[in-house]
Amino acid sequence: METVVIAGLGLIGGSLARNIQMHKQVHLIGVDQRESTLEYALKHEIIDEASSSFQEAAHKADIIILAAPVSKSVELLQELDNMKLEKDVLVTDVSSVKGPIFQQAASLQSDKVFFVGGHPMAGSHKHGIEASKAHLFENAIYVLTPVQRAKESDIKRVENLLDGTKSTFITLSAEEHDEMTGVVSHFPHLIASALVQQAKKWEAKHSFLPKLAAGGFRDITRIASSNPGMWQDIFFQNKEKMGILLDDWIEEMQAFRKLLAEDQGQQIHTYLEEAKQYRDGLEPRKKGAIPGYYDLYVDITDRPGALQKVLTIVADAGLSIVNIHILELREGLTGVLRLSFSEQKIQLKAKGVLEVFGYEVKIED
Ligand SMILES: NC(=O)C1=CN([C@@H]2O[C@H](COP(=O)(O)OP(=O)(O)OC[C@H]3O[C@@H](n4cnc5c(N)ncnc54)[C@H](O)[C@@H]3O)[C@@H](O)[C@H]2O)C=CC1
Ligand SMILES: O=C(O)C(=O)Cc1ccc(O)cc1
Repeated sequence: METVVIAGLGLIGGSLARNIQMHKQVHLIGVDQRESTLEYALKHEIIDEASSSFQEAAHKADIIILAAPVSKSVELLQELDNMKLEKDVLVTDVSSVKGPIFQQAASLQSDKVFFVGGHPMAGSHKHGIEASKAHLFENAIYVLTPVQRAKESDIKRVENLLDGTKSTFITLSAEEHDEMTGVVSHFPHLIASALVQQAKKWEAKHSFLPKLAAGGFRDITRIASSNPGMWQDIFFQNKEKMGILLDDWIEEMQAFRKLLAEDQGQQIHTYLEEAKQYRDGLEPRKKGAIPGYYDLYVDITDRPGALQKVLTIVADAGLSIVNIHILELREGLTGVLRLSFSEQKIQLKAKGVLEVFGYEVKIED
């Protein structure tokens, strides 16, 4: 039986551990610096064996998944390179930035260590093993960044180990990956936090301001509630791309400010119109590295059990929901429930069945 070591049993490492445990016959060793995390993982049978020593676990490993913060995973790969291993080990990681770990992997000295980088493009604003879920990566894009000397069979072994995640594997260079995730993940995170900082600043003048923060503000700033330690690490690890995007952004905002000052209404309209068209075109599976879903918007009332009722109707029809989001539900008013499905076929069936029960259902927001 193969031995798989997961180093860093947080949200992502824990979710992969749960998934592998569910789908594969392997001996799973979890490594973490936090004793309480290892105890939790053993207690919930997420792993078969716990170790607080990466070195000790690595000697037993056939495959290692590095799932610590990006900078720590780079250090662990370096540590591995300095170990005197008896058998070959295939290493993958989950880091949100690929450049630094790729560089480390490309300069590996050990002839026992083989590396295929990885990044599951799904997550949550939560962290830690308690938030981990076996199905976290379902329908997500899983980027692989193999180093030049990686064999096709190494890539296949990583894909095979992780095929229970039901994600879609794509291969990119580390450079392409960091540029694209910079644009659609890392930089937007900074903007979300900056918007919240701006609101916080203005609250000093208007104490009522937070109460006016409506659905739009909440939607666009959702990711500002993520793990600050992890994001600080990501920004530094992708420093060069973040710098380029920041310059780009500042220039664009200055251009916008000029349009506003010069009363260029038509140009501002065009700017907004182009953005709307591009955003509307980011339809499920049509575009973008981050997969979209087939969404339904269901009008529900703020009554106890309203949500439960909708979910029961969909479940009774044998249709599985991949994501649920309540967009806005204010006391006494109706609100919108967004249900996401993996296929259009399922989305349309759910729409039909909910309409039979008298719900107002829309495909687009
Ligand atoms: N949170 C998210 O939405 C996503 C995160 N990622 C990447 O996954 C990695 C882990 O992130 P999360 O699971 O969210 O963080 P987390 O904070 O939930 O988990 C990190 C775990 O690593 C452990 N750890 C830290 N240093 C260690 C070391 N030297 N040796 C062993 N364990 C160590 C921590 O104790 C913790 O249990 C990061 O590289 C992140 O960029 C990738 C996709 C999504
Ligand atoms: O919740 C969200 O929208 C995310 O952005 C999750 C996420 C965080 C970090 C990643 O590297 C990939 C995905």
